[in-house]
Amino acid sequence: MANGAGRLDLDGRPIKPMTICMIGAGGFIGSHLCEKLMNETPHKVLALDVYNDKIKHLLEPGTSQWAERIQFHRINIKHDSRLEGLVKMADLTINLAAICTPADYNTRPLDTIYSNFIDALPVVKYCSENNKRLIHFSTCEVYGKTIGSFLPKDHPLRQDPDFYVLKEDTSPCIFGSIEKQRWSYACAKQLIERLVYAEGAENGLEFTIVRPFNWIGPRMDFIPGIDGPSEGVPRVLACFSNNLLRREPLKLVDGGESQRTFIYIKDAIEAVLLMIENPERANGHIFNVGNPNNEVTVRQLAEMMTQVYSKVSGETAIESPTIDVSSKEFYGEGYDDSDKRIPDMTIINRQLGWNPKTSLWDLLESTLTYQHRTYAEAVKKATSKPVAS
Ligand SMILES: NC(=O)c1ccc[n+]([C@@H]2O[C@H](COP(=O)([O-])OP(=O)(O)OC[C@H]3O[C@@H](n4cnc5c(N)ncnc54)[C@H](O)[C@@H]3O)[C@@H](O)[C@H]2O)c1
Ligand SMILES: O=C(O)[C@H]1O[C@H](OP(=O)(O)OP(=O)(O)OC[C@H]2O[C@@H](n3ccc(=O)[nH]c3=O)[C@H](O)[C@@H]2O)[C@H](O)[C@@H](O)[C@@H]1O
Repeated sequence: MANGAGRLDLDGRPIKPMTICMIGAGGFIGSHLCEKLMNETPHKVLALDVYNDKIKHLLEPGTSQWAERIQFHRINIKHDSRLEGLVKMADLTINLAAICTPADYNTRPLDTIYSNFIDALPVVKYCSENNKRLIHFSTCEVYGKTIGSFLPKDHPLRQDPDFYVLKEDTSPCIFGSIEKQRWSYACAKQLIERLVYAEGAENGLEFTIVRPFNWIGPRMDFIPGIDGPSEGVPRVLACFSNNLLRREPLKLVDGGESQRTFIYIKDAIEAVLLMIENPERANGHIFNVGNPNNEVTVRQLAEMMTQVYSKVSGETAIESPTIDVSSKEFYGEGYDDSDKRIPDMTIINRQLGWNPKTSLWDLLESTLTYQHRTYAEAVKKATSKPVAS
């Protein structure tokens, strides 16, 4: 329905238009959420970020029919006194801002901890003091390792879901030792979750915490040397896309044995919209948002991406499509990994009736079609440039 007039919430009540202060709106998730809000709802968005490249198409005055409903504010929330005023102007604040790329966790642990904990503190405080609702983005990494990972490899209990399924209200958070700085991110996210929860318990803050499980799709991160630094290491979707575009082997860290469940960004954004528009069902909850049906090892992901990319690009795969690298070589000292991430869906199902829809093959097909269309020419140009002697 255009602009969402006459839309009802899950309990059949009309949804009132609201103003949303979205921090980190220029990132991967933010760009998809802004698009959804503009296309399908009447809500207004105050979009805060240091970058806006990924939402430029929503901001260009001539072309955008929603110029009235989205306003970009170039703000670094570390030090900008306009933040409190913008939180006050909105009915709801959504905080997405964070350093959230594993290559940063152990190489820039201080920035990671500051970004995920210290910089989020004023946002929580302003929401609490001004009685504003907050949707805070955490991560599935707060669960850390599964209990089953501590059992011997062939132990039968490893097959028991109680030893690996991750549940918001019962699973423990299991991190490695302090010198494994990979966990600086998860630990900072866990502490900010605890703070938000405590503001709810002691001061009545209306909050929802989202734990995304590997959301992937178009506009995720960057392709090194094209729209990001040549030496940069993005998340796995962009790393593997980069390798495929350049016809180089995909690098499997420590054998590619870790397991992940990947969810299509568009399915996940549906869940966030339900949270936004059903506060009575979402407030006070922590939600896993993932697709338990899309589990693969990283090696299987590499194999599937190679097949899908051949299909969408029409190019045959290279002879040795993958290569093993050690985590020390790839990420540096202090890297560790989550072994397996299966989200339990009971709470989000009960509260919001939401389920993911898109299979891994289908989401890779649409995502890699986008990657090929967006980057193939630029990569070709960059790689055919003569090397300066
Ligand atoms: N993508 C996923 O699957 C995933 C998984 C788990 C958690 N998350 C969480 O979701 C959130 C968004 O993730 P994303 O994938 O969109 O990441 P992203 O890096 O694409 O987006 C984050 C955005 O926040 C902005 N930002 C960072 N620090 C800022 C500051 N000080 N002031 C203003 N803007 C700032 C960045 O410029 C960026 O545009 C993060 O909190 C992340 O931890 C994402
Ligand atoms: O997306 C999520 O839910 C969360 O997980 C990610 O963490 P992770 O899944 O480890 O990050 P990726 O970079 O996507 O890596 C996934 C796996 O692929 C491996 N990998 C990555 C890149 C590569 O080129 N090769 C490779 O084998 C990594 O070692 C890891 O085991 C990030 O921490 C966050 O974006 C987020 O909090």
